[in-house]
Formats: sequence, C-alpha cells, structure tokens
Amino acid sequence: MKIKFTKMHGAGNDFVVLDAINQAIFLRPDQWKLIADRRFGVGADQMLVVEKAHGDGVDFRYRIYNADGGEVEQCGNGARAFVKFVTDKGLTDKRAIRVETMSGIIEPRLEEDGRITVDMGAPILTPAEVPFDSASLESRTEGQDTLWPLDVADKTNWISVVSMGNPHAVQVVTDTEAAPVLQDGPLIEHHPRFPRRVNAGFMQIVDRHHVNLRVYERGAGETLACGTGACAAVVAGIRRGLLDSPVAVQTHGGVLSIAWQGAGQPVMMTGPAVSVFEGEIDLPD
Ligand SMILES: N[C@H](CCC[C@H](N)C(=O)O)C(=O)O
Repeated sequence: MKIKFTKMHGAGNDFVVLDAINQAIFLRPDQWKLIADRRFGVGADQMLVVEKAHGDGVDFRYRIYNADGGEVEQCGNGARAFVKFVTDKGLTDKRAIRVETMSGIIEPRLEEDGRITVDMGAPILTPAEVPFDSASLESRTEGQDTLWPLDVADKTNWISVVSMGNPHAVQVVTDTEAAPVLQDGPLIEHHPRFPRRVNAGFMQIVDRHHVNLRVYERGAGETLACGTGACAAVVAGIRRGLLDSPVAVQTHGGVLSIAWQGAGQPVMMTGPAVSVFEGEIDLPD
C-alpha cells in the first residue's frame, strides 16, 4: 500500500508524520517498525499519526509509535512537529490547538518567531503511576524530590522517576559526554522495576538555568533530543533544588526551553519544528 508522509524533526528527534484524516492508516507493529527502519524504510525515531478528534473541544487526535513499532502515550518534540504539520497542510487555521493523546490533552501553540510552545500538562510524580515498582527500596530525599537506588550493571544509579504521560528515569551526571548512555541506557530502559519500560535521562547541571541532557529513549535508543525527557529532567532538577525555571536544555540536536512553576502546574516546553521533505512509501501488506 502507498502511504504519503512528511519527514520532520524537532531538535533532531526525527519523525515520519502521516495524515490519517485524508488517508486510511491501519498498520501492524511490524509495518510501523519497517517505516522507521533507516535502511529498509524511511527512517525515524517515531511515527506521528494525525487523526480527527474524538472528543468535544479538541481539534485533533495524535498517535505516536516508537521505532520499535510500539504505540506510546506522549511525545513532546512530536507535538511541536504536529502543530507545524496541521498548519502547513491547512488542516487548521488556528495557531493554538488542543490535541488529544493517549495520555490526555496537550495544547501546542505556534509562536510568531516560528518556534512552538506546548503545554505538556502537569508531571505525574507518584512512583506507582509512572509506573515504577519501588517495593523494598530505601529511597532518599533531596529537596522535594525522592531519589531511588537502581541497580544498573555493577553500580547503583540514584534516579528521579517522573511521568509526562510517558515514563522517565532521570539521573544527574557530572558530564553528559562521559556518561555511559549507550551502556546503561538499555539496561535502565528494560529494568524490571519499570513494568512499561522507561526513557533514561542523563542530565548535567551547568548552572541553575542551564543543563545538558542526553536521553536513551524507550523503543528508539538514544535520540538527538527528547521533549518529554527535557520536561522530566527539569522537573526533577527543580524538585531537587538544583534548578530554577525557566531552564535551557542543551541536547545534541538543539536547545529546548522548559518552564515549570511547581507541583500541579503544567510544564511548558518551547522549541523548533522543521519539515524536511515529503514522500510516499510503498509498504508491503
Ligand atoms: N520514546 C518515548 C516516546 C517519544 C518521546 C520523545 N521523542 C519526546 O520528544 O518526548 C517513549 O517511549 O515514551
């Protein structure tokens, strides 16, 4: 079957975006995985699907599939690409839209300077809701944050657990470039204490308004940027008393600006979204 797509990225986190309003999109996990394959397919960290909204007061529905073919709850960089896509395609004339996702409603807004700001909703901080199995672990408190000891290979990593609709394990490291992201990332992603796996964030504190961040993403491996990962990292850093809002998050793919006013408040993420090319893939049935 032939499927039209737009290749996009948000700070180097790259996407294949599909319009499921004007074409029928019902694919199996193996087909999603093939689209994401960087040699046998188009290549992407995630696939984003634009659908008609189901609920009232919502403009669109947004579904997200990781490169491993699994559907997931949220994608921050993807939300920025989403609003650029529906605007460029004339699917809306609004600059601020309400988008229904598997984990709730987010509100991306196209700014005058072309960047996009997204209300990502409030973080979820209860371990069981991340979900994270903290049974029999001795946590420690830092500021308002709870840190958990996670055995990874031959060491213990002290992590914050935060959900932005999708699960994140955030640790502070002294130097992101020296951090064992590719070695520890998959071990954290598949750690048995994360029943739905997890995105593993490695954050270096530069100063109270600047961090470096690398994320080994669930279902995609290390990406050049992770929007929800940047949100989760800043929430953890503010709760630990290490950061003050807003925070510039330097990733390998670019800078994301994250603002958060504290528990129960939404995390606001601002960053770029770029359309790279249009294409059509001939997908085997
Ligand atoms: N790998 C993530 C989904 C994509 C998130 C990321 N690309 C972002 O920008 O938030 C997960 O499995 O939860």
